[in-house]
Amino acid sequence: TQSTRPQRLLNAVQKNATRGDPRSVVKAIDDFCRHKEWAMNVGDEKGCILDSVVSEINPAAVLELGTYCGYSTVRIARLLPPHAKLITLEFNPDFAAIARQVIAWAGLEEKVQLVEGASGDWIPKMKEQFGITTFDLVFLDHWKDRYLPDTKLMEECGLLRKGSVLLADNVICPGTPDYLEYIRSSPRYESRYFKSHLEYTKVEDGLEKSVFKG
Ligand SMILES: O=C(NC/C=C/[C@H]1O[C@@H](n2cnc3cncnc32)[C@H](O)[C@@H]1O)c1cc([N+](=O)[O-])cc(O)c1O
Ligand SMILES: [Mg+2]
Repeated sequence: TQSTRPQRLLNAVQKNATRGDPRSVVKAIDDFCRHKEWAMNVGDEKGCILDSVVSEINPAAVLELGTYCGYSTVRIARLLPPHAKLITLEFNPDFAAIARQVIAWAGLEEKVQLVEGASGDWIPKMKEQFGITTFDLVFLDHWKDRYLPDTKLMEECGLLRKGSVLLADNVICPGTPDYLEYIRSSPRYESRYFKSHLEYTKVEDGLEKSVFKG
C-alpha cells in the first residue's frame, strides 16, 4: 500500500532522530520537510518564536488545537516544566496515530495528552474531563476557519484567565482574517504580530500573540 506523507515523516524521525531527544526529533522533521517533502508544521523559523513565547510564559497548562504530526507538540512539550501538561486535540485518527509515535520517540508522553476528537466537542469538556481550570497558553494551528469560533467557545467555557496567551499560526498565510479582525479589535485582548515566513519557504507568514485581559 502507498505510504502517506505523515508516515514518511515518521519514518524520517525513526531513522534520523535519537529516541528520547526532542531536539533531534524537531531537527529530523525540519530536515525532512525542507529537503524531502514540505508539510504543514509550524517549522523552524516560526518555531523559534513559539519557543520564546513558551519559555516566557513557563505554562503549567497548554492547549494545542490541531496536532497534525506532533511537530509543535514536541517543540512545546520539550520546554515545559515538570508536572506541566499539554493537551493537544486532533480529529483525524491517522494523523493522531502518527503524532502519538512522534511524541513517544521524543520521550514526551508524560507531558502530553493527545485527545482524538474535534475542538468544538472537546473544549466544553476540558474542565470535567481533565480537571483544567484555565489554560496559560493556547496554540492555534488547526483549520483556519475554526480559530474564531473556538476562541469564542474558550471564552464562554471560562477556559481563559487574565493573562492567558493565545498564539495563532498562519495569520497571513493561509490567513485567518475573521480571527485577526476579532482579536485585534476586541478590548479584551492585547495583540502583537510576529512577522516571519511560511514554514520552509520565503512567503510571508507570522504568529499573532494575544493576551486575554479577563
Ligand atoms: O491548513 C493548515 N493547517 C490546518 C491544520 C489542520 C490539522 O488540525 C486538525 N484539525 C483541524 N480542525 C480540527 C478541529 N479539532 C481537532 N483537530 C482539527 C486536522 O486534522 C489537521 O491535522 C495549514 C496550511 C498551511 N499552508 O501553507 O497551506 C500552512 C500551515 O502552517 C497550516 O497550519
Ligand atoms: Mg500552521
